[in-house]
Amino acid sequence: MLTLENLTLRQGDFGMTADWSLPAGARLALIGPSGAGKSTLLAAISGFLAPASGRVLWRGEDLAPLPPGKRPVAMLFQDGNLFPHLSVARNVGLGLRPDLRLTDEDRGAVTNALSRVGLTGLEDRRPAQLSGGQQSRAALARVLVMQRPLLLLDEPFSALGPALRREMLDLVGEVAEEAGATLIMVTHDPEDARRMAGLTAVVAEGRAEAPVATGALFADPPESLRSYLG
Ligand SMILES: Nc1ncnc2c1ncn2[C@@H]1O[C@H](COP(=O)(O)OP(=O)(O)OP(=O)(O)O)[C@@H](O)[C@H]1O
Repeated sequence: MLTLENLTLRQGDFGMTADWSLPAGARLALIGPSGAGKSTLLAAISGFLAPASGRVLWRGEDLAPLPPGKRPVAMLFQDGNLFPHLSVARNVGLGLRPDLRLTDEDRGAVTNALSRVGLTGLEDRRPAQLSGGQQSRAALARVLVMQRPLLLLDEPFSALGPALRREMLDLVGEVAEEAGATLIMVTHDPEDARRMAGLTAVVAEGRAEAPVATGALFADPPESLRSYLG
């Protein structure tokens, strides 16, 4: 269970609140207007932004003392964040060891993750020698080897075309389920939320609302979401 307890977040003049829990293994979409605080919320969960007040708890443990690298969290960014000068295998290995001193076991884990995302045979390529979809797969493999129970995605795959994006979202859903991971995904697209997430939280007007069933939310959107959906 992830708990945001009386949370207040601030960035400059911007402020927002959240006060809810998410069951372990759930898949949550965050949706709402630009600048409403979706990325800010992910930053607080991943440890890049300290709360102004309140707490972020995972399985009842306050995460405040833990720096980002020690949190039970892996993030998948919009652009994949691959290092251009490193091979695909080494980019994935970074998820295990930032100094890249990989053991045989680590190398085995990298091989398995690359196989799971369908990149076997491309281990030695540089990111520039991959297609956009393959780069997304490599970034996903790096997240997989980290084996963190909480997976955060900030508008993943937005650079990909619709068909490829759907394919990647399905793959993320599959691997998250296999790993029993809890997933939180920022998206601008109600279709992505429906496809991926049983729960959706609206982020608008200075607040991240409590998660509700995605289907019901879009069937009868609250005012805050209606203006966003247009
Ligand atoms: N480092 C910062 N310093 C000051 N204000 C910031 C900083 N980062 C973000 N903000 C402000 O915080 C607010 C929330 O930004 P955030 O990126 O979380 O929104 P978002 O919902 O993810 O937006 P988008 O959908 O456009 O990505 C915005 O008003 C933004 O200008």
